[in-house]
Amino acid sequence: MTWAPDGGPRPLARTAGPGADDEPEPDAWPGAVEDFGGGRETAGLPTLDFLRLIGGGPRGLLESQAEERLARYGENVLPAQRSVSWPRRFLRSVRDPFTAVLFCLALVSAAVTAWTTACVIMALVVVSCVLRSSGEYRADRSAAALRDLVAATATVRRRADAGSPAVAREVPVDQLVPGDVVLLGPGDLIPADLRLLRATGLTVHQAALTGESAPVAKYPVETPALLGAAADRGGADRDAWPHLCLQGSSVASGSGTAVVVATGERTRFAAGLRGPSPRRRASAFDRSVHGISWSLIRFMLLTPPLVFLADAGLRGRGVETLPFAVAVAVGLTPEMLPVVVTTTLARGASLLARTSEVIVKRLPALHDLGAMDVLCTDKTGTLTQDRPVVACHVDAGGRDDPDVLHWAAVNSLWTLQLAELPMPDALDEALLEAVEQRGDGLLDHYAVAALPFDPVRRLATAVLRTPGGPGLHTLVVKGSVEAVLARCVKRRADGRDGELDDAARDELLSASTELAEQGLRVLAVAAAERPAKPGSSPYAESDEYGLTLLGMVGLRDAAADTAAAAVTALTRRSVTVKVLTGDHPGTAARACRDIGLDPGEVVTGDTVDALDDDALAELAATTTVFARCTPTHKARVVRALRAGGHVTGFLGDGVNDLPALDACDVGICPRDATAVAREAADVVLASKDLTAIDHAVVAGRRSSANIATYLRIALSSNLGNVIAMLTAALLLPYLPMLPVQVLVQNLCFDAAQLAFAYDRPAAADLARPAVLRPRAILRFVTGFGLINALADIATFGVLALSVRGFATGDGQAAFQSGWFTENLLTQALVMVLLRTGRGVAEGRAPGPIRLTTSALAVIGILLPLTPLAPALGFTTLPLFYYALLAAVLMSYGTALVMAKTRYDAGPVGRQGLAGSKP
Ligand SMILES: Nc1ncnc2c1ncn2[C@@H]1O[C@H](COP(=O)(O)OP(=O)(O)OP(=O)(O)O)[C@@H](O)[C@H]1O
Ligand SMILES: [Mg+2]
Repeated sequence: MTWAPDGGPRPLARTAGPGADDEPEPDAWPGAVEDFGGGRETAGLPTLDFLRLIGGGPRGLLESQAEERLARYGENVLPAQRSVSWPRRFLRSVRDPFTAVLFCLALVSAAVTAWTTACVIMALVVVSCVLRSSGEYRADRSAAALRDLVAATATVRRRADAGSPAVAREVPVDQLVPGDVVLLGPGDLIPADLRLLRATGLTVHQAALTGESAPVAKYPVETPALLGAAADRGGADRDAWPHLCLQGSSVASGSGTAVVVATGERTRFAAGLRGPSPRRRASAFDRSVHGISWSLIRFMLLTPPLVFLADAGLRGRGVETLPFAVAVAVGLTPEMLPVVVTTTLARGASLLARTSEVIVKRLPALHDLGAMDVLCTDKTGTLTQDRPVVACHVDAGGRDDPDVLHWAAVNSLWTLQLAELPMPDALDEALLEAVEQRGDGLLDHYAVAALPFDPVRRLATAVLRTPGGPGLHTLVVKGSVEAVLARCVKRRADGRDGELDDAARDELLSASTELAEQGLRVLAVAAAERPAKPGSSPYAESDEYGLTLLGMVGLRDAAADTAAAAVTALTRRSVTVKVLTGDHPGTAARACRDIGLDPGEVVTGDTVDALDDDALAELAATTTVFARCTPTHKARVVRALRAGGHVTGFLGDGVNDLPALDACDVGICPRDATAVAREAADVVLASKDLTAIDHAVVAGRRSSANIATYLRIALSSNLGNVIAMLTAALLLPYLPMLPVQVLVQNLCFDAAQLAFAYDRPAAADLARPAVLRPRAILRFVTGFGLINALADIATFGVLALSVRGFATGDGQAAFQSGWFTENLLTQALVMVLLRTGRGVAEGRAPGPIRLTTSALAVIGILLPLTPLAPALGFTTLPLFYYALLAAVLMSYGTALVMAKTRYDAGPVGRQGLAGSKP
């Protein structure tokens, strides 16, 4: 493959004939997109025929053609990304387990013709589904708006009109059309289904399509036999074909130029999406919130049969108690949990976006941020600015030598040029800039091939025609010192080549360590001259051998301005920061020290390889810096930390961070991260300021604390009520509450508790990782549920004193009214007193909570007095009852405050409202 800087002969310019003029009219072309998925298979066509069919050329579409095609084929959007219609959204919320249980209970009620109960339960179902789906709609809409801020773009080559030259420009991915020519570089998402025209060292991750985690090599195919085989196989295993890159995959290394074959829902990926969606790994959110939900549901399903059996066995009642048993189960259900969770997280996320420019792409990730206790981060581009500047260049003897810089820059120039990277690498740019400043000419060399940088090999190679040496090629290799030295047999010092024995190797390694410890990123440069390979056999990794080490270049990359502040803030919040980098251990350690993080003993990728998962989990817990990590090492360390019980976040910006971003609980990336990193991350930091992570952590903890408050208060009062209900049902000759009353009361509680989405948790709850621990919540619920039940039983005493006919059916309505009033008042009291994590008196409740608690109290007192009362089976009560009730409430309030103070001082309470990690 030859290339000239002026854009001279390129293989495709030669082979791909159809130019601007003979491109068919859009209407005339047979629409390869339709054909691609079904009937005619275009993948088996030779490139030329294919381009003709699709009506494109290597120089790209005209802007006007692109516009027409966009109108004809629609935006390049996956069906899953389209907004969901209202009815579907509603149906989806019906699928929620709590709603499903309520639904079943309604059916049971209907089966025994308890129509009122069934209707009220259905009303509950509808209310919670409407609230939930509207909450989710709002959350989705704002999340989509936020996502647009960081939307992916693709580099396409297009022309203004037939006579203009092709210009590469960024367009939003949804504007791509079939026939567009796109340029690909490391970290790019494959934006549609593509067919390669050119490729240099291109490998892609296609785990999303095939589950295969190792990157796969991709290259254009012209051999008729291979193409014929592709055509014969029809549409099967298209992802295995080397000349097709399919949407859903991403570039791991190398670069390429490709034509769009199919967009939007016609892509192979979209076809796959129509099946069941791939399951995401269980995150911290799934483990805690879902865990709690499911244990509650089991409990709820047990309740009706138990109540029914107890009633039948002890009181001899029959099937008429079934609606009551059902109502009790409904009373126990925190059916607003999904609504509270959605509202809390959505509010937290939108606030975070407004105040700190942090974009939460997946709502549960906000909870996971709050729960995170370890944050792993890469170094370059995250903790450092990724604006390297050349600081020194030495030969293999340690002497200053500008030649080393020169060869490093020649390598950079040609790997960048030949690979046509849409985004040049910062290290390469720094080398080119340094050479430019010296006024050194680089274009007297002529390259024939390049193997671009690959984070696993840690090498980049350019192959040049040796000047004045016909038939000779010069390989120029640069990369990490270890990787380059391993391929060298000689070294050049003072302009003379010498042997590279073990002693010299050790010397060079320690020289590189010395540079690294000064905080420099170190590149080794080597070269070899050898007979040119014939054009038919391309250069490959196996040609990187027998090199002569020319020397090393040191580059300084300053720490990011806010990195130190961010590390300090996270440490104060009990989040441990660990660094996982592909760089030299010395450079990594120094970078850590520069931002105030003690690196301790640095562990390298080789050590990671030697350990099994358990040993790695142990080591990872105590290690701060892992250096010389490949992408796989990073992911293994993250998985080991998670296996060790840590909720682990990962902050990274590059292709080499992708597996780790996929493996962690919550993936974070800076805004200028590569497209894949942005796609894989759950959270995007839109501002340069790394301390925004701290704000995000606080927002996450605030949401978790509010969810915990809701759970604790809702569950403890529900439990208290159920205990009291069962006690009364067994003692009294009538039902202590009519099913409809239980449900009305439940509706009032639900509405009031929604206000917890707007709560302000105590400062202490924000100081530690907030993991919702089912056991801590259960202990709280049992303790405070019992106190609540005691208050109810005391109320029964009060009612016995003040209601005539208490022990017979005559007192039924008065008993039920009295208890209803007490229940709503105690609920209001609990909401005020048990709200904050620390100290009952701490902080005034925010507006919504004050409003709903007052409303509860007013309804509790007034409802039995309104015209609605007879319909609900209520009646008026003697004043004497209210006087006694006041005394009960006073004692209950005092008991709550005392119990709360004791609880807060106890071992469980000290761990905070949400309960920090054990
Ligand atoms: N463009 C390049 N050409 C040749 N070698 C490179 C190039 N970029 C990086 N290297 C070498 O490869 C090593 C690993 O780089 P890699 O990009 O995997 O990690 P990193 O960017 O240093 O660290 P991090 O993982 O923290 O982002 C570097 O230390 C350097 O020696
Ligand atoms: Mg990086």
